[in-house]
Amino acid sequence: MAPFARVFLRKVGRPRLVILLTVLTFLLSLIIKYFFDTFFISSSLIGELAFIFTASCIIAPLMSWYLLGLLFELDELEIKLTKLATIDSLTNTYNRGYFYAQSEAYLAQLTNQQASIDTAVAIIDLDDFKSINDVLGHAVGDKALHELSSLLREFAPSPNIVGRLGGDEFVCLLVETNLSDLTKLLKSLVLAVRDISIEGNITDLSITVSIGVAFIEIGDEFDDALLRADEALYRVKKQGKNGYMIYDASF
Ligand SMILES: Nc1nc2c(ncn2[C@@H]2O[C@H](COP(=O)(O)OP(=O)(O)OP(=O)(O)O)[C@@H](O)[C@H]2O)c(=O)[nH]1
Repeated sequence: MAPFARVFLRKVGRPRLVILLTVLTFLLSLIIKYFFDTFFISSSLIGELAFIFTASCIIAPLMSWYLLGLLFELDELEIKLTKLATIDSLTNTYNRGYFYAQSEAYLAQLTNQQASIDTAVAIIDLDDFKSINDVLGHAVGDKALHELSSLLREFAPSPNIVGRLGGDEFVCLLVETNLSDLTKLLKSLVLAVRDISIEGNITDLSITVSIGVAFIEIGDEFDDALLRADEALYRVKKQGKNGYMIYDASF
């Protein structure tokens, strides 16, 4: 909708605009009826027809124009609201709530057998992000988050699901995978993150990540797998960061 039309609509308000259009249309109908009655046949059928014609050809388009305008506006709002409710605006990945909902829905439609074999959850945490923020500023920190999320979406395209848990922590549901493919993916992801170069004010910044991974097991709630992935992540951090670990029952 044109900005001036939006401003006008907001200023006048829907109820008043409807009344105004109705009154204007009515007045216009009377003028046309008067015109026909005076200059053609007085009190004629043509005058009545003109009245009906005006009512159907002017009221209907005006009303539908107005209502369609509202519909388009509602549509735009719905798109914006859906985006706000599901996407993390800084990183363009799913927010925590929507990631959970999507992942749980994905797991629910798998048979238990499938879920145990081919689905894993990975938590990816930027290393020493606090120092990046403290030394280079939050803007550079934001760039690092943005770059990392782009890389994650590249490495884990749909039907994999990528989300931001919060802060510098991302999460991926990796579907249709196995130990060998997963290991390859994690190795190349850790290397690719090291290759990211973020433009800073004084010097360019390179980043590293720690990744904890767990396969989904039979009977798991999604949170169970997430906890195991977190346990694996904790171990990577403890062992010096900049790497990955897949959860093992011997932990
Ligand atoms: N720039 C930026 N910083 C954020 C955002 N959200 C959280 N943070 C910061 O991210 C940092 C998270 O640090 P931690 O995960 O606790 O610690 P860390 O320095 O990464 O240490 P390790 O995880 O042990 O490597 C905190 O300093 C938060 O203030 C954000 O949206 N943008």
